[in-house]
Amino acid sequence: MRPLVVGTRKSELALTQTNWVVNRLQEVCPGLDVSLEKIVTKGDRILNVTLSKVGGKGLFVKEIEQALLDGRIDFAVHSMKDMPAVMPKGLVIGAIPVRENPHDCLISRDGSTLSDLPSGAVVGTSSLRRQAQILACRPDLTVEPVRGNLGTRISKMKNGQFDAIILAAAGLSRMDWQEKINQELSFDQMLPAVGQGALAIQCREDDRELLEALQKINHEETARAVRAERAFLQSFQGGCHLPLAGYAAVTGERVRLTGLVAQPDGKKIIKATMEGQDEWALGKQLANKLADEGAAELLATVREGLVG
Ligand SMILES: NCc1[nH]cc(CCC(=O)O)c1CC(=O)O
Repeated sequence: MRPLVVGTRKSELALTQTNWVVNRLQEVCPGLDVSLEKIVTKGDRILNVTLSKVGGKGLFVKEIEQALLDGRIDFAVHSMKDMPAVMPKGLVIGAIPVRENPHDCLISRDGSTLSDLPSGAVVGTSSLRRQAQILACRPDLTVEPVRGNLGTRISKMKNGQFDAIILAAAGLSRMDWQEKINQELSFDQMLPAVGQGALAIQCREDDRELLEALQKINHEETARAVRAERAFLQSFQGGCHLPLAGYAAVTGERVRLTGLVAQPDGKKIIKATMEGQDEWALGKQLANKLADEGAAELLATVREGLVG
């Protein structure tokens, strides 16, 4: 295998994820030479605005995709949940490695769980998906936006700006910060973002040599689950800025997918679970079912709010 260049964002989490993938690749291709090219994305530059207000999909991936298309890098490691549903022409996801913990979790200043936070407590999250589900269980809490990388968010809570924050367990596990978690939220309390906990390794679609190597670190169960979740996401032209969640579990041949679309205030949640064998068809079927129950109109109202 020729020497490779991997593109990565320069946040600690991005670097940790990239190094993890490089190590997996070097296990299956001994002696492989990989150098790191750090890339700053629009999502990294916009720090003080709620991401959902900035709008636009793929804030963390566009510059990296351009570097791939230009041949400046050979592959890139993304958090699957930051990937837009549609891939630019010429690029593919060459592998989806085994998924990390897909749950969301609560980190609180005084060790409280979601049910014992006092009424009026302030929870930091910029995700409409998390906001809606928190308010659905605890309408007496206040949700406020928080931005920045994992370490920054945790410091903001410790400084007293928030009583608690919600983060993906996967990011914390990868950073080896599991001990900071006060409560892992159940899927009933908090259905994760589509692709949460999974990584996407992106490369050029004509890079045969690399695609062959990437196959060796692909995890088929994770890939099937993510395919079902992303089929669901794609139906709503969704992105991580919409109050939409999806999680699939694979058991043998069967895939069980739960999807959710919510009103940001948590007063309306449309949710359903379906099972099937063809993951793409399953994602589409579930999206149709939720659309019949009013999900498309609900999201249209949310989108109008975001533009205005
Ligand atoms: N929204 C940004 C983002 N993208 C991926 C992760 C965590 C890792 C993952 O979900 O795979 C995070 C942080 C978070 O949501 O807490």
